[in-house]
Amino acid sequence: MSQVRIPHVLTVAGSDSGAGAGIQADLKACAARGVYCSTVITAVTAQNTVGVQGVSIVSEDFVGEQLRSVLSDMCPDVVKTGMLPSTGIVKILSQSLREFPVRALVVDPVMVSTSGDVLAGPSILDSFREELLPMADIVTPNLKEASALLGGVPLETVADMRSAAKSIHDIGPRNVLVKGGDLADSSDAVDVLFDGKDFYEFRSSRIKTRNTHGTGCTLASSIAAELARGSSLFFAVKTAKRYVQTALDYSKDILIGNGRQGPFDHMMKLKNSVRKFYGHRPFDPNDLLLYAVTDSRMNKKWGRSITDAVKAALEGGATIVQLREKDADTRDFLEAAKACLEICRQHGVPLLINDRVDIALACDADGVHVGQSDMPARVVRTLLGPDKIIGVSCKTPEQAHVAWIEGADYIGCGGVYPTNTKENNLTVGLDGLKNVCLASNLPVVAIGGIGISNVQPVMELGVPSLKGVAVVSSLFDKESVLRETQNLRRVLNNHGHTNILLNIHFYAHPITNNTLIHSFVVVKLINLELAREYLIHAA
Ligand SMILES: Nc1ncnc2c1ncn2[C@@H]1O[C@H](COP(=O)(O)OP(=O)(O)O)[C@@H](O)[C@H]1O
Ligand SMILES: Cc1ncc(COP(=O)(O)O)c(N)n1
Ligand SMILES: [Mg+2]
Repeated sequence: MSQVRIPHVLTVAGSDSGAGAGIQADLKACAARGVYCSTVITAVTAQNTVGVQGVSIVSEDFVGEQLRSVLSDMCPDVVKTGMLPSTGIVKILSQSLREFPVRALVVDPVMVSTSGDVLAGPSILDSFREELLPMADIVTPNLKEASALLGGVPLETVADMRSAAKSIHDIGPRNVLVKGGDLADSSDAVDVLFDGKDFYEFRSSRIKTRNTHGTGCTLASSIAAELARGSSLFFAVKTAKRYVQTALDYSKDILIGNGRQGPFDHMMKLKNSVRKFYGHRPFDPNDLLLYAVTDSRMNKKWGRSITDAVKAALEGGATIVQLREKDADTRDFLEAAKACLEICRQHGVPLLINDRVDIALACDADGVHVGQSDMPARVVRTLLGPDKIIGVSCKTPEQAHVAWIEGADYIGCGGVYPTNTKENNLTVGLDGLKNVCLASNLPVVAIGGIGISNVQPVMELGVPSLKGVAVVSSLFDKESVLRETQNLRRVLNNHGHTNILLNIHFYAHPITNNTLIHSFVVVKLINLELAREYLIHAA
């Protein structure tokens, strides 16, 4: 098997115990950007969202030993430096880089933390200027650091940033990026790049957030990561800045720590773990019992909004909802999906989106339903991650098998009866449905022309994997969605007098959050002995 060489950044920096900045930010930024990151630690700081409480500097000999270990064996493409707390450490670093040259050197001249605590004193300035900057491909000072490198000149405007970039360039680095995160009275976050010839301004809107601890470290290590991947310097800066902005925007409302400046989420995943799922529970196949699928044409015909249709279906007892909007504009569809999601969450019912993975991702729906000519379930699973619900329409046992292998949660099988909701749709009939159910490793919901008048034969197929019916016209092509849903739900509840005890649901009530309230109990078979026993246990 041929092996793949992985782009690699070595960061030489300090540890931040709060993990927002320093080595920890570098590791997370490189991981988020798909680049391997090794770490040489120059200092250990006791640090949190309030400030820096302590610093313990690693001896220059031991920094040298770490550098030799990594550089002599692991061949990083790019070295990025952060906190370098002593002149001895700067010296050993520049010696090591002469002995083991790398493709690029990114220097973030960290001196003072954003909280105002000193991480490297002014005595470091000479060795920065003499030893490190002349070797650097890019140096990335913030306003205070740029000012310090130039002996204390005040920097207050973008024009000041330009002239500072030019003066720092004279010290020897090939490129200078003066960062304007702390530029007062600026509605944009402006950074100025000077390459010795031209100036470039990188602008993004300024995100209103307390969570900016570690932006400088992250920007520098992201630039290093892009360079390691082979980008030009200009595109490395552009991509890195875009990444920082996106991560800040995602993280603007997260709360970690009680201090003035919090960390942000490099992976943009932390909010997943506290999301409000429907009823705070994983997918339950019994949710498929009464599966309501919306249809934009029917809503238009009856003059109701999609949210009103969904609300009525939920009040009538739908146990899962799918939005199927074949001809809506994307923007309208997204707004409707967000509104429906809120209503579904209030009822503790999952909301799925038909076909449109982008809409599901954008509104954070509970899942997606795809057909045989839509995106393959395997790809949908990669995009949505392991937690979301994926359903696949299948007409044959073979298709059901593939859906299972590819990570689907349930199968939609039909058309059971002829229907005009879907054009050119092959009817598989009750026999086709039964075949799929018997072969399927996944729960199945039957679909296609099903309504109150013909649901009985479907549920009486008596195959355990068949969990419910999906309905469109018989709920939504009617005067009262509420009444039709209630009636169908009643039939489904009463169905089956001979089976085993199938469906006892205990729902965590969405309003009271963690208190488990038995908000409803569906007893779908009445083997009285078993049912009584179960209820006694549950109570
Ligand atoms: N509130 C913000 N919104 C958007 N970008 C920001 C914000 N604060 C900082 N940045 C960006 O983050 C990067 C780091 O800048 P800065 O905060 O000035 O550096 P440092 O963290 O070293 O003080 C820069 O690209 C800057 O423009
Ligand atoms: C160990 C260490 N290194 C660097 C910084 C700079 O943080 P910022 O990126 O917010 O300027 C820090 N606070 N701690
Ligand atoms: Mg900052």
